[in-house]
Amino acid sequence: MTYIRGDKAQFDEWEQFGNPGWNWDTMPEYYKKVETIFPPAPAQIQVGASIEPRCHGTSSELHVAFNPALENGPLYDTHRDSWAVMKEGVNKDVNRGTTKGFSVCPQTLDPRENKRWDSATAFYWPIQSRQNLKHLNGTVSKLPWKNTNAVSGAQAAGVEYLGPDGKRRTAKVGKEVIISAGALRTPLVLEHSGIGNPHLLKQKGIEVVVDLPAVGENMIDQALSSLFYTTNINIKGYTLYSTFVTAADIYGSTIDKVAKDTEAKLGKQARQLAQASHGGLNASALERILKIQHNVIFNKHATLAEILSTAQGDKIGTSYWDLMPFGRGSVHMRSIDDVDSPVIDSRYFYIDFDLATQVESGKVGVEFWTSSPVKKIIMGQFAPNATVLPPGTTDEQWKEFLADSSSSNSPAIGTASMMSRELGGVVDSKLKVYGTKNVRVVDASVLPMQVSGHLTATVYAVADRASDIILGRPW
Ligand SMILES: Cc1cc2nc3c(=O)[nH]c(=O)nc-3n(C[C@H](O)[C@H](O)[C@H](O)COP(=O)(O)OP(=O)(O)OC[C@H]3O[C@@H](n4cnc5c(N)ncnc54)[C@H](O)[C@@H]3O)c2cc1C
Repeated sequence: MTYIRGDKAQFDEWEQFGNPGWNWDTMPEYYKKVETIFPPAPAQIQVGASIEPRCHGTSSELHVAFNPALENGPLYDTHRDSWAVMKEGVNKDVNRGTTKGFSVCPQTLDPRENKRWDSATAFYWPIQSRQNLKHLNGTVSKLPWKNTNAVSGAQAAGVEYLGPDGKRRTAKVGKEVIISAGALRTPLVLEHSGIGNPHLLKQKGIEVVVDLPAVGENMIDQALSSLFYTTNINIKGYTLYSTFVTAADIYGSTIDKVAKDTEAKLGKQARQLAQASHGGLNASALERILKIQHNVIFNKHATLAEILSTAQGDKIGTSYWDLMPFGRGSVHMRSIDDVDSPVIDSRYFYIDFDLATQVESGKVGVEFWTSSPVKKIIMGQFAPNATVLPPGTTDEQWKEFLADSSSSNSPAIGTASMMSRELGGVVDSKLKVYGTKNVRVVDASVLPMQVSGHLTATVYAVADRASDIILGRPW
């Protein structure tokens, strides 16, 4: 998987959401602590792979490297030179806290075996035979409660799950339960256990244990769009070139006006999003959050869009996405009998700025493919073809195309956000679910704001930090 962490400014704002000690000063230690970087080989350096060693770990479980089959023709130079024409320079290490610029993406893999390095390979298989580790297969349905004391916090007695044979079983808990079902499933476990928006829980016939309306709300996904061409060269090697651009890069001379207009609408948009959440989100709290996000985008210049080039055979192109949408979606349980099929409302492009950013990012991509020297290798538009997006496509045509063709980029976060309770948080800064005594969440659902990265890097770092918190180590 692509391994990219994000921008310093985004992590620094986590503190403002009510999470002391969660910022860019403290995160790199955890990124490094879980990582072994394999510096690029000389042949890979020739085709753009580069790192700053000080930003990386050298002796841990997660193996990070550049693909051994990196394309070794002139494609990297062609890309670099065209991005240079568009004033985007080379980023020597996309993982150093600023993603802006053009770079070859590192991945979670072991270059010695050219083997994908997933979470099981890195963290589970090496310790699976430990005597104090027991693995049970099944789908968790809910947490039964030992008590539901509102003052001391509800205490989970165990974890109820459906075994592979379809039988319902309960595993007893000794100390605490850690839910890591991901941003699209963790809210379901909480809701089935009676933690969530009372309005929704009562509707589904679930008894309310903790009144926590934001469970399943605050979902921030990214919508992905693509633009592919046929090329006159035959590309055999692996290509994964990323260009991260800021709002100023995207909006050019109109940036000040765009920033002002966007800020002026945040109050109204927060009210609309809150209304759509059936009481899950509070409008004034959300407005505060959106203003923090606005500041990160327009004043702290975190990158706002990623434009990722890939190629194979005679096809070449870019996928692109708005990294930090203002829209907030939701994921909730479907029914009391169904523990595994969430109702998802992504609310892509619910906010006009999000759609405008996607349009402008698409145009940056078109400008790139039609600039020198890269345009020399382009034969024609492949998907969408030139009938759908003709030269001189209007903004309205762009919007129609994107609304019809975009899909999830799959980095959903925020559905059990680590924020103060008044802002709409579900877990506190120690990842403990509000109103409970012994339930934590450790997965992408706790991330309160999108990062200009690919999420697994950050999920691993947050998980390692969670282990320090759980074990009571200083952090
Ligand atoms: C197609 C695709 C491509 C991606 N590419 C990249 C990439 O290149 N780089 C990158 O960094 N990120 C990538 N991502 C995003 C990344 O995979 C996620 O952000 C990340 O996996 C989130 O981690 P998580 O631990 O929160 O959730 P998950 O990885 O989803 O883990 C949750 C786990 O909980 C299990 N589970 C769910 N519900 C239950 C239940 N009720 N009972 C028991 N178990 C349950 C699931 O089976 C799963 O194993 C990609 C995602 C997708 C879908």
